[in-house]
Amino acid sequence: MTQSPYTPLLDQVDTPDDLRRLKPEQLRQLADELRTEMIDAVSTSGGHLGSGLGVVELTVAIHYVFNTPTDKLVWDVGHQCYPHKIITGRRDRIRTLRQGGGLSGFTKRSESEYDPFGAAHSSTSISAALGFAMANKMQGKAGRGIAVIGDGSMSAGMAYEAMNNAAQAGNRLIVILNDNDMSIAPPVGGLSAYLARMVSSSEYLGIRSLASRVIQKMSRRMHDTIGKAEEFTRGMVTGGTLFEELGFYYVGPIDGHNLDHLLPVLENVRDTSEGPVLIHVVTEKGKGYAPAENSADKYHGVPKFNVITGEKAKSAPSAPAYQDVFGLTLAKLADTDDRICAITAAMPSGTGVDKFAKAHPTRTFDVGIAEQHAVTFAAGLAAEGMRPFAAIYSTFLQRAYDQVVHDVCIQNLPVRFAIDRAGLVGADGATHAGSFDITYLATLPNMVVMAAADEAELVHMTYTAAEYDAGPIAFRYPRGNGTGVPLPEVPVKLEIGKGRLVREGTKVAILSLGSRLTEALKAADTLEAKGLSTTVADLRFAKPLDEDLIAKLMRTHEVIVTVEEGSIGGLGAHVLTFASDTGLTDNGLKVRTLRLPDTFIDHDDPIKQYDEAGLNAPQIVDTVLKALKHNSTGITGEEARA
Ligand SMILES: Cc1ncc(C[n+]2csc(CCOP(=O)(O)OP(=O)(O)O)c2C)c(N)n1
Ligand SMILES: CC(=O)[C@@H](O)[C@H](O)COP(=O)(O)O
Ligand SMILES: [Mg+2]
Repeated sequence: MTQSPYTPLLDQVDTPDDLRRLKPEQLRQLADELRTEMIDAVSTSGGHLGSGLGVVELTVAIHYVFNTPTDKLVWDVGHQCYPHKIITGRRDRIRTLRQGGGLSGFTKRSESEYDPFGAAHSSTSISAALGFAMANKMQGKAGRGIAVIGDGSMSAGMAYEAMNNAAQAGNRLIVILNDNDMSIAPPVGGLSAYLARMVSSSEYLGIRSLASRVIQKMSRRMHDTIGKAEEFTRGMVTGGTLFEELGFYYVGPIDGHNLDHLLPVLENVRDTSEGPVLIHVVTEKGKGYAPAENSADKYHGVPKFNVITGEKAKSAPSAPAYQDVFGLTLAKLADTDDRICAITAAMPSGTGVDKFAKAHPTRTFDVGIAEQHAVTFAAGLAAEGMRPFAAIYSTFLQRAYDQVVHDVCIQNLPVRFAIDRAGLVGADGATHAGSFDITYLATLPNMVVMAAADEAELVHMTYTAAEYDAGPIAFRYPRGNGTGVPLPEVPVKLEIGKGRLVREGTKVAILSLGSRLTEALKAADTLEAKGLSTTVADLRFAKPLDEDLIAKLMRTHEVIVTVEEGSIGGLGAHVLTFASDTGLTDNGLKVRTLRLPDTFIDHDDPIKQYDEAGLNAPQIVDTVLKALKHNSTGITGEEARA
């Protein structure tokens, strides 16, 4: 059937099988429609836009040429997967992206057979694709592993660990390096410079202008012997040595927006490659949407926006963002202390390190997506007398746990950990939630762990950390804006291991750690209205605990409730351990611990997420009332939870 040029092809493509029924010459139109659909969808939901815009043609070409889902397509990070979602059966739900009950903003195995591997943290794709390739090979099944990884994500060591191990996969492993010369911020480091040299070389420009001739030459060579294939990789490209040394056939650089280039190259690789192949594709982040193309961050992550103007929806911020309070405070402290320096792993704006960098560029280090290196680098700086702040999101610090233990804590080095995005984070969902840092840090000898209840506390904690040279110290704070409290003119050095009483009562004591303090105070109001005199303490420290304060409150109150934005094993566990070790719980004291549940909480509005977690004021009140009603002796766990 002949199509009129204006018939929407996207309406005919629900899955890649439909796509593969189209003629190659129809794919340009399909890609344009896909791009328009994606822009429209993200304008209503918000989300990651720039990266997906840059891979529209690549998405179409991969699904057209390869046999997905038998061939396992693994998107690195997964923030660029919206076009992929639209043509893999999820177009009808694409406007639910990142909302409660809606599609995830990343790839997710439970969502689709076309998402063979979930992601959101970077640089896992080559390892996972290699795993798929090897499993299929060993089981005698069809199916390649195809990893699509960005230039920013290629800065992490894990990508090289995987490539170093790839030879055994033979031609079942294909790595597509999507080089848009951008991370969230401009990319940094030697690898980025290497890729830029390859792309900007005159041969590449020549190749672009002589595309059809090159493709002919390529396919001829690809059908040749292995020796000729070697010649192809070397003759055809402008670089690639690094990847060749790691055992890959390097193909590229290729214009990733030109389907006439992409399709034959992918077909050739599919049909003729002898070993693992790395295809270097050059794309533009934000491609095809002028406001994104013309912006500094290429609309990496956006709120809802006006499609015509590109104008982003503004929420009236009542208070400064925590990350900015941190960055500006640190910058100010560094004005008079030249030992202070800041390290970010590719998140300068997200962590507020960009604010520090403006004032102190020579003491700012963006190390790329390399959290492990960031921590050990900070340890080296600390060992030599600097005062390094490693500013890393809670979820990404998970990656550097052994470095925290082995390089920092065992040597008792004064690395300062500024842990942003602590607690639940909303639309990014479970992969980005900062759920575990209290647990994984407060268990470590030598480590001090603080949590800021509001932005003024964050100022004090930043200062306290700067002044603390006795060993490692961490302070955590949530995503988003502060509570609106006035910021202190002069920061206070907090006494290590001492909390504060925010409100004094006699019957119930809520021990809060971090920014649940607002909810704890609301709960106290409700309890007071019910005639239950309530104390609220902001413990400030998960480690060391303010044992004097806790013991005093335990001796004088009937119910103790701990509240924290973290998993089991954190504040509540430490308080209970202290209380039972010292016999404080021996006389029927009712202690309850409110913490994140033992489940992964999906993307949603943070208030709803905290409802689900049972950490909002009404649930704190409920917990107290239940504790007072039940004399917990003799009831089963199930009854107690009911
Ligand atoms: C381990 C880890 N650290 C940091 C991030 C935050 N992050 C998400 S996307 C991104 C940039 C990725 O750049 P690139 O791979 O080039 O993809 P692009 O956005 O350019 O398409 C970063 C730093 C992450 N997802 N995972
Ligand atoms: C994909 C990714 O990891 C980042 O883009 C992340 O979504 C940023 O989160 P924030 O918006 O909290 O900085
Ligand atoms: Mg990139």
